[in-house]
Amino acid sequence: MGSVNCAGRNPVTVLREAIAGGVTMFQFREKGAGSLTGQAAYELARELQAVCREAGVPFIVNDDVDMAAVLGADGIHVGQEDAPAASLRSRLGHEAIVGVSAHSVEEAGRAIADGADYLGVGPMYPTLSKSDARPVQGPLLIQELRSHGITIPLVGIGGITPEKAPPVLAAGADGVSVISAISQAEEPGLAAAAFTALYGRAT
Ligand SMILES: Cc1ncc(COP(=O)(O)OP(=O)(O)O)c(N)n1
Ligand SMILES: Cc1ncsc1CCOP(=O)(O)O
Ligand SMILES: [Mg+2]
Repeated sequence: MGSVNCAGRNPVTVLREAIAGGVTMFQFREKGAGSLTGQAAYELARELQAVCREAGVPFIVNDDVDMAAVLGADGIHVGQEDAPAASLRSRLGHEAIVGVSAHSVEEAGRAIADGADYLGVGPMYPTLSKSDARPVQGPLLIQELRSHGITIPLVGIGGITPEKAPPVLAAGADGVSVISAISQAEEPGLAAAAFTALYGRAT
């Protein structure tokens, strides 16, 4: 989530509420039309990192390896067009959480060989939060990855709402990665809680 995803509200407030609702990991993704750059992006990242620290929630940076290194982020998320996952640990330290986007069994296999800790798999459903999103894959892709023996944590992403999350979890995902359904909700805390309520429930 970044500043452009918060329906004009302060991202710090939105994140605080989302964490109160049960969000367990946060990714700073300052991207898209109107997003902050340079110093302003760093300032926001630092504020959001402080909120995460206070709550004991891992703070992950999307794409920007330099930012992750400068801030001492807990981890980094990279896609197929970003820095190769294999190069990240030497840059960010052995403890860093490394997430990689995967859209096929082949990409997943490569990411795991490169040392990924988890895979972001999607888009599960149509999304308005990523203008260059790949074609919708649906929960079937997660099932396919599991059927190929992939056991590392998988999170579904893309257009996921509390109503659409159960098939993603039933397909074998460990969790869901969500932007708009929480950040643009009237009450981000309640929206996050609606997701939290799904975990541990038989699907
Ligand atoms: C958890 C998670 N999964 C997938 C993505 C998408 O990454 P990427 O394909 O590099 O696209 P951008 O987010 O960089 O536009 C993600 N960010 N997080
Ligand atoms: C970053 C990203 N990668 C694939 S879909 C997506 C956007 C997810 O946002 P939303 O939850 O609002 O659909
Ligand atoms: Mg990326």
